[in-house]
Formats: sequence, structure tokens, C-alpha cells
Amino acid sequence: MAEVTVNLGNDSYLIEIIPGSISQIGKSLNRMPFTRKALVVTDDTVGALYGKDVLDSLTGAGYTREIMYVRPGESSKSIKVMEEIYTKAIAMGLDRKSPIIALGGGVVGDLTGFAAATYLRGVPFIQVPTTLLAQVDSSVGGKTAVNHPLGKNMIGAFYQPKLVQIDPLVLNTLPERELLAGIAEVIKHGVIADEQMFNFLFENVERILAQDANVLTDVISRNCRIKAEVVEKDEREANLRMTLNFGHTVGHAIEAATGFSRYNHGEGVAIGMHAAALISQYVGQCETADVDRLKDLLQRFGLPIRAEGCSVEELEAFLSRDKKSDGGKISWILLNKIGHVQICNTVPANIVHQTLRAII
Ligand SMILES: NC(=O)c1ccc[n+]([C@@H]2O[C@H](COP(=O)([O-])OP(=O)(O)OC[C@H]3O[C@@H](n4cnc5c(N)ncnc54)[C@H](O)[C@@H]3O)[C@@H](O)[C@H]2O)c1
Ligand SMILES: O=C(O)C(=O)C[C@@H](O)[C@H](O)[C@H](O)COP(=O)(O)O
Ligand SMILES: [Zn+2]
Repeated sequence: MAEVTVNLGNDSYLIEIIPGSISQIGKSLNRMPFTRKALVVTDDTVGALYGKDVLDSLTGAGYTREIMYVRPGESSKSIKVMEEIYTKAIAMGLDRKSPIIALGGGVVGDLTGFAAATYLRGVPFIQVPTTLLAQVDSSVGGKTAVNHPLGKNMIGAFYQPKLVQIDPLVLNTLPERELLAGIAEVIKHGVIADEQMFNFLFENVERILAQDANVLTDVISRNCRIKAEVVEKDEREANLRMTLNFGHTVGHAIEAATGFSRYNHGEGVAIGMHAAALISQYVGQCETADVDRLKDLLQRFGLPIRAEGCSVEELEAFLSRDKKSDGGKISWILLNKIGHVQICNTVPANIVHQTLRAII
């Protein structure tokens, strides 16, 4: 068992990493001042695997509860599906102290978090993340959002959960492709803040791919700590938090340009990190050796480093709408050396163009 606190004054919360805790959520909620009526939002796959455990545990804790299922996949991160959550919440009569629980990966977490942030102008939100990506990244830090056809996460809010309850054992059922999506974000944390962890990943490729429970639990707590530290210093992404977007500028453009269906988020980020590293090399911010180390680690995990199914022009159109733009200039997160990045808004357009040509 491990515990990480995210210190944000009145919005502080605990991340609990406890094997078997998927069936303990009711007990955890009983520590909190909620009305005993809860809505669980999940997707069809996760609901079939873990919905009953969560519902039984809520019933055991005296909760009236209902569950709603969304289709698995990025297409559920939409205003339309969010409206369905509001409809369910209103029909159930959820009040301002009724918790809404996200049971699933980052899609369910981002979608449900935004619904919780806006229903009745905010109700308690609980994260029960079930993918590696959600356990190491998306359930922590309070970014919630839905997509728009013109861009990723374009509509959303900063809204912190009241609790993040992580059960590493649920990763036993996670398909390898989804495990690797989480590893992409873990590699990102290594690149931006923790060279030691980056090296640890190199040394543990086989054990991670074999889903060694001890290694994964260690990876989860280490990464929650890294993310919590960044969020505590810059919750609203004025500066430091932008570094968590390393690889996302091009990654989000690839996801959107391929209709949010060809690449999952982690794969987009893997290709995007390759692109960001190449830009850093072309503008003279880092050594070729560091770009090669990153490429090597991504490839050892079988993550993609080049994109198919989109053109340079399409990617440039999506890049122009990047959320880190300021006065028309994109704030790029560039690699200095493994463990260190910097924010730069003066990357010339021709360097971006050259990089995009190199990665597709
Ligand atoms: N808010 C943030 O800070 C943040 C950070 C990173 C990513 N994200 C967002 O997260 C999303 C990606 O999340 P994701 O990678 O978790 O994808 P996901 O939520 O789509 O889940 C991936 C797949 O795994 C299945 N699944 C989930 N848990 C399972 C389990 N235990 N066993 C078997 N199958 C399981 C799901 O049904 C789904 O098909 C993207 O929309 C991305 O933008 C948000
Ligand atoms: O928490 C953050 O801050 C991040 O940037 C984490 C990212 O991994 C995540 O994909 C996030 O949703 C991206 O947010 P966006 O603001 O770039 O859409
Ligand atoms: Zn991400």
C-alpha cells in the first residue's frame, strides 16, 4: 500500500494505491461528508469487469447508487455523452453533496470529471482509475475535458477530485496496447523530471511488459508523486505544468488528424515526444545522443515513433489551435537532456515543418 497527498490547500486530496481496493470504495467514501446517493460512470468493458465490485461496495456502505455505461474509446469524450451524464444525474436527483465516481481509464475520468465540475456548478468527484495511463497521469491533477472535432480536450475545466483510489490489480485485465499507452506517459515523466526513473525503465522493460506487479506498483507511486509535485507548484498551467505537455503538441495533432481512432493517446504522445526531441536537436537545445536514448526506449517498448494516415498540412492546421499558444505562438516543450526540459515559443515554422516531414 502507498499513499501520495496532492497539496492544494482546501482542494488537497489523497491518492491511495492499494491492491484489492476496487471493492473497498464504499468504505473510503464513508470517511467523507457526502449524501449517500452516488452515480458511477464507466465504460462497457470496465463496467463488465469491475462494475459489480464497486456497486456492491457502495451498497454495503449504505449508498443508493446507479451506474451508467459509455462506449469504450475516445469518441465518448464528447458533449453529447456528457449531456447523457447530466440527464442521469438529474433523473437520479443527485444533489450538491452526491459523489460522481469515474470507474475506468482516462476517457471516463476526463469526461466524468467535467460533468462533475459543471453539474450543479460542481459536485464531489472520485477517481477510480483502471488503466496504467489513468493511474499514473490522468486521474491526478484535475484536468477534465471533452474533445471537439477541431481539437483535443478543447472544452474542459480544472476540477480536482476528492479522492483517487488506485487498485494496481485491475491492470491484470488490461490489454498490452493500453499498458504501453500508460508507459508513454511514464517515459514522459522521466524525460521532464526524473532521469533515474528513465534509466529504471530501460532496466525493467521485460518485467514491465510481463506486468510484474511489484514493478508496476512502484512505477505508479513514483509517477503519481512526480505529477503531484508539478501540479502543486502550478495547478492552472501558468508555466511549469506546461512541461507535462511534452510530446502532446504534435501528439494531440496526430490524434485529431486521424479522427481520434487510429492512435490511442499514449501512442500519439510517443510520436509527439520523438517530434519534440527532433525539434530540440534541430534548434541546438540538446545532443543527438539524448534524442537517440529517448527513441531507443520508446522502441524497446514497441511504441510508435512515426505517424501514418495524416499529412504535414493537416498536422499544421491542428497545431495552430494548440492550447499552449500565446498570441499565435506555440509554447513548445523542448528537451535539454533526459530529466530536463524547457519551454520555448520561438521555434521557427520551417523547423516544425521539417520535423513533421521526418515523423510521417
Ligand atoms: N486529465 C489528464 O491529465 C489526462 C492525462 C493523460 C491522458 N488523458 C486522457 O486520457 C485518455 C486516455 O486514457 P486511457 O489510455 O486510459 O484510455 P481509455 O480510457 O480509452 O481506456 C483504454 C481501453 O482500456 C479499457 N480498459 C480500461 N481499464 C481496463 C482494465 N482494467 N481491464 C481491461 N480493459 C480496461 C477501456 O475499456 C478502453 O477500451 C485520453 O482521452 C487522454 O486525453 C488525460
Ligand atoms: O496534467 C497535465 O497538465 C497534462 O498535460 C497531462 C497530459 O498527459 C494530458 O494528456 C492532458 O490531458 C493534456 O492536457 P491539454 O491541456 O494539453 O489538453
Ligand atoms: Zn497525456
